[in-house]
Parts: sequence; C-alpha cells; structure tokens
Amino acid sequence: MAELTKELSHVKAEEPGDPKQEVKTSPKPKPAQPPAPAGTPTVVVDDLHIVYRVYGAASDAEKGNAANALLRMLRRQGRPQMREVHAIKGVSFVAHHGDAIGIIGRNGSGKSTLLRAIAGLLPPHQGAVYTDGQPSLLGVNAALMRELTGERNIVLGCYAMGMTPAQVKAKYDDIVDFSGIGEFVQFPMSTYSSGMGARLRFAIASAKTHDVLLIDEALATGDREFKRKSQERIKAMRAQAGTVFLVAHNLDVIEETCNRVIWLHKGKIKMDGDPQTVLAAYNRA
Ligand SMILES: Nc1ncnc2c1ncn2[C@@H]1O[C@H](COP(=O)(O)OP(=O)(O)OP(=O)(O)O)[C@@H](O)[C@H]1O
Repeated sequence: MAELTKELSHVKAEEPGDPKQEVKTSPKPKPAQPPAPAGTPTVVVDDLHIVYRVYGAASDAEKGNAANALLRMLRRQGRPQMREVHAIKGVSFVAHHGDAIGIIGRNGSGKSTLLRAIAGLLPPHQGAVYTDGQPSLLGVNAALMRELTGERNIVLGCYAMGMTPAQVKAKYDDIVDFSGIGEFVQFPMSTYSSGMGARLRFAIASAKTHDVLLIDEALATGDREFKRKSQERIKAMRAQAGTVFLVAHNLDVIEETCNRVIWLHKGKIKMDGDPQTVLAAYNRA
C-alpha cells in the first residue's frame, strides 16, 4: 500500500491545475451529467449478424479419410481453407436505462459473441449495434496482467476505466474489501485462484458506474457470499440507471438479478421477456 500511495501522490501532483497536465495522457473525468432517466434506450441491436472466419479448417466434405487428409495437405500449399461460423443470425432488441438483462442459452448459442459485439469488440457482418454511452465488458478473461500484483492491477484497471488518481485513491480500499482477497493484493495475480481473480475483476469493474456493463459469467466463480454481494452491486448500478447485461449458466443468479431475459438459440432470439416466463420455458425445453 505504501508503494501505491507513493505512486498515487506522484500522479496527483500532475492533476488539473498543474499546467504540465496538458501533455499527460491520464484520462480526464467526464463532466458531471445527471443520470439518464430509467426507460431511455441505451443499446439498440438491429438485425445483427456476426460471422467468424476460421482459417485452415476443413469443411465437413473434406474430413474423414486419408485421401481427404492428403488433399487438404496439398491444398494448403495454395490459399488456406476458410470456414465461416455464423454465430449471431439476425438478432434485434432494444435495452433501456435501468435494465438488467440476462442472456441465457445452451453452449455455443452465441451469448458471449453477442456481448462482445455490444462491447464493440466484434464487427457486425450485417446490421448494427448502437449504444448510448461507453459499454464495458467484464469477462472472466478480462485483461488484467497476471504478472502484476493485485494492487497494481487495481490502479491500472481503474485508470483504464477513466478514473482520476483521486478517484482511484478514494475507491482503493473498497475494491480490496469487496474482492475479499486480503493480503493477496500484494501478490502477483498469477498466484490467485480463478475465483480470487474473478472477484478482483468484478470489484474493479464495479467500482465505477458504467453506462452499459456487460458481465460474462463473472459471478459464476465466486462463493455464495460473493454472489450475494455482487448481486447487490448490480442492483445498485441499475438504480443509478445504468444498463447491465449478464451471461450466466446459473439461472438462479439470472432470476434474482435481472428484470428481463433474452434466450438465444443457435444464434437467434428464441424468447425475450420477463425472467419467470422465459426461464420457465427454457427449463421445459
Ligand atoms: N473465435 C471464434 N472463432 C470461431 N468460432 C467461434 C469463435 N468464438 C465462438 N465461436 C463459435 O460461435 C458460436 C457461438 O459461440 P459463443 O462462445 O458465443 O457461445 P456461448 O453461448 O457463449 O457458449 P458457452 O455457453 O459455451 O460459453 C459457436 O459455434 C462457437 O463455436
């Protein structure tokens, strides 16, 4: 913590007011704006199609025997084979401020792909995604640096979300407390269990109010107590009129946290409605 305090006080000396700040790259805080009223559209997904291109993959017709294998090897001397995986097929919906939307569906139905597309990480093959505000994707693989300590990752993660040094300092203890990693905050993240890493990622991401927060299975790795705390956080974010998308295989988490559920099946929306109705239909299928 001493090292961190030193680092923060050093950066703090270069905060606004100091003319040198003009050339620094540390993110500027957004001017305070009143939160948008609940019910205002935040995300519009319009006839979205996402197609992955996989290079070097054999088509079904080419698989299966030695002759085909030889043919494939010979063909690789020329242009590599390319296959397309049509992961999202014409998905449309509108999300609003204050919504917490659960995305459910079997393995491979396109849940993570949809979140990544809303986050702007995958270009639409067709259709479009419009967002009001900055979407932030929090996945279990969210990029924190394994070789750095929890402490440094908190600072970097907060900066990456656009927080000022003063805001990082104010939130630091809360992030450590919320994550429950205790003294491990001084250790490199490579020494953390997957649950500890996921808790720290959630604690960092939720230290800030997001316009659109996308959570991919992040709650699945926490223990019971952490799940309870994180559900409360999500509720608080909704109350501040942000929009939360949550992908989870644990349907209890979805039911307790979300006010709307979208059921994806083979890249298409099979059902979109209130959690009770959609989950009941999903469980019957
Ligand atoms: N990087 C990729 N390259 C090629 N195909 C991919 C890639 N990522 C996902 N896919 C394919 O896209 C489809 C949707 O995958 P996606 O990971 O979005 O599903 P999911 O519903 O999140 O699955 P899970 O519940 O197993 O996490 C699957 O057919 C998958 O094989």
